[in-house]
Amino acid sequence: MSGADTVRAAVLGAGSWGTAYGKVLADAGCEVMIWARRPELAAALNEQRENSDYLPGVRLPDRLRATADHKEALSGADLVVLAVPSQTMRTNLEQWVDALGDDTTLVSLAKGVELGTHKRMTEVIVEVTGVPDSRVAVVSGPNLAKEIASEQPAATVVASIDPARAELLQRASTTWYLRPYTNHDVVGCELGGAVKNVIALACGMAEGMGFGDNTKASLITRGLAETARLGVALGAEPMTFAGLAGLGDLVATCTSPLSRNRTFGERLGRGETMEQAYAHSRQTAEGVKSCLSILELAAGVGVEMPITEQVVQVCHEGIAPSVAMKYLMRREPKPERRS
Ligand SMILES: NC(=O)C1=CN([C@@H]2O[C@H](COP(=O)(O)OP(=O)(O)OC[C@H]3O[C@@H](n4cnc5c(N)ncnc54)[C@H](O)[C@@H]3O)[C@@H](O)[C@H]2O)C=CC1
Ligand SMILES: O=C(CO)COP(=O)(O)O
Repeated sequence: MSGADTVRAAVLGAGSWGTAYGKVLADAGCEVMIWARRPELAAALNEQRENSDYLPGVRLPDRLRATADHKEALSGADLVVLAVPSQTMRTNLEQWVDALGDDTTLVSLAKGVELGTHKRMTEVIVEVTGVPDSRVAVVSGPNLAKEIASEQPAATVVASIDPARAELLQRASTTWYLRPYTNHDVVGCELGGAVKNVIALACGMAEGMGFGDNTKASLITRGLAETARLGVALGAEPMTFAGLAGLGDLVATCTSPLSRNRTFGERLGRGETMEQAYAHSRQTAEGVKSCLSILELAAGVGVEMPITEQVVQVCHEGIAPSVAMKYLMRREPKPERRS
């Protein structure tokens, strides 16, 4: 670590969440260096103390500095926070791996499952960097970047199989507006974060089709059931899905107009094509791609995920949201819980 107790954090990715979480770390007392892909964005962050592309109007703390040089960002970092989209995590990391320190804690903010390999982000991180999984942590919870950046109170989960790393990250990111809880169930926290994006797409579609709260509550609840089913099959603890990284994040994302996934789904529900919905979403809506990898991951362990399946049908097979909804309603009757 740099000074007496000062944690030095590198945040790689200056999008919405990278910038907001960098602000959290700086407000919690860390020295933060954020890496932006574009040198002009890094310069603007330093000079104007604002990320006007992603979080306009939010004043960034003085302890947060920016650079477009990843080596400069990574030099001497105790924490390396990975704030890039899930589908580019592997290629991003391949460019950074040589500059990582020997005992750095690697923290994933990304909520997705890799296409093709079906790997969770911590699995990708371990594979590319070769670090033991005890050095990897995850932040996941109901944390819409804009609300966190405007210092609205919220809680989150910091998960690692190493309790000391989770506690380090907890201390490094506790502020008057963010309360992190530790958790050792990395698998459950990551899956909760990835699948809720898919369910938020479905809720957005319901909203766009003009359906009300009963429909959305039904999708949220049955969405949670299929998330937990997948999680348990992959070794997660069922109670994680009742926590902040499960139900908490699911509710926030499925109900908030700030959610990119829900907004994307809403556009499809209103009859827009995928191209039209993409044209309006400059930022990452992870569920659009992750729905495919999640469904394949589930098929591999024999888990049925009917809502995810219908999101795949709409996003990748050209099925209308109204047809997908009818399909879900006409499925064979079942008990609420399967033994
Ligand atoms: N925005 C939010 O409220 C939250 C987002 N997350 C998750 O955090 C991750 C990052 O999300 P955001 O910061 O919101 O995304 P964003 O779309 O706002 O920013 C993504 C950042 O990654 C950078 N990047 C680096 N290499 C890239 C490449 N090859 N292709 C595309 N972008 C590249 C972009 O320049 C940009 O700075 C996602 O997995 C998201 O699900 C998690 C919690 C909250
Ligand atoms: O993960 C998020 C909130 O916790 C952000 O959701 P969106 O990516 O849908 O905006």
